[in-house]
Amino acid sequence: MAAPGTLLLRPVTFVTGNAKKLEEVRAILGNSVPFKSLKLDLPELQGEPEEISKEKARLAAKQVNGPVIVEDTCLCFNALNGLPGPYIKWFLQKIGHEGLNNILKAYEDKSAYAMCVFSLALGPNVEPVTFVGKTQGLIVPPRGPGDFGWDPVFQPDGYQQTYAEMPKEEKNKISHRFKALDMVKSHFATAGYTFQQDPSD
Ligand SMILES: O=c1[nH]c(=O)c2ncn([C@@H]3O[C@H](COP(=O)(O)OP(=O)(O)OP(=O)(O)O)[C@@H](O)[C@H]3O)c2[nH]1
Ligand SMILES: [Mg+2]
Repeated sequence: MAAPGTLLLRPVTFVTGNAKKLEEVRAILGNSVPFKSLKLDLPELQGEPEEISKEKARLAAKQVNGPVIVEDTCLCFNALNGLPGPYIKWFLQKIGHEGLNNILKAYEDKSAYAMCVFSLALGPNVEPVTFVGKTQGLIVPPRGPGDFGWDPVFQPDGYQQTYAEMPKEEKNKISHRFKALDMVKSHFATAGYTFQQDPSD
């Protein structure tokens, strides 16, 4: 029998279509939160980042029929009141690093922030909770390896290197993803969840 207040769960499934995100989440969480992953590119609602992330979690929880965690990442230009924000994936795909820099040529303010919104849904009919991490920085001409999204054009405040130029361990200590996952870790540390083996494993 579970102790009062303890919630019995199957292991949480991190649902994402993005292998690079998964790599970082694994590196940051280590063994602190047991999870498995499912590669699925979920449809995304338009709107405010937290709502997009929560809706992804609701869809994911229905698909998995169990506890899930998802994340939605935004790159927000202050000169544009937070855009491209959650639409950065499509901006990057269509106009690339150069286009992102060109947009900001119209403005003096090149500051931006990277934001990760994780949503945890304990099951298909449970309202998701969100965990938001932000890292402030500047949009710069691309520097460093181009193997992950907009990392080459984002230079975090206090650093001379872009995310792409930094060693992975360094990015993972200061990133928007790290900050959001730190809250996820605290949540799991205090929530007192007990994990059951997934019968399908
Ligand atoms: O340089 C980067 N450093 C990062 O730390 C980072 N995190 C996400 N991204 C990119 O930003 C868009 C977010 O869109 P997004 O949150 O919808 O992700 P996605 O569709 O790739 O995966 P998912 O939605 O299945 O989880 C996508 O183009 C991602 O590749 C990053 N780029
Ligand atoms: Mg996506």
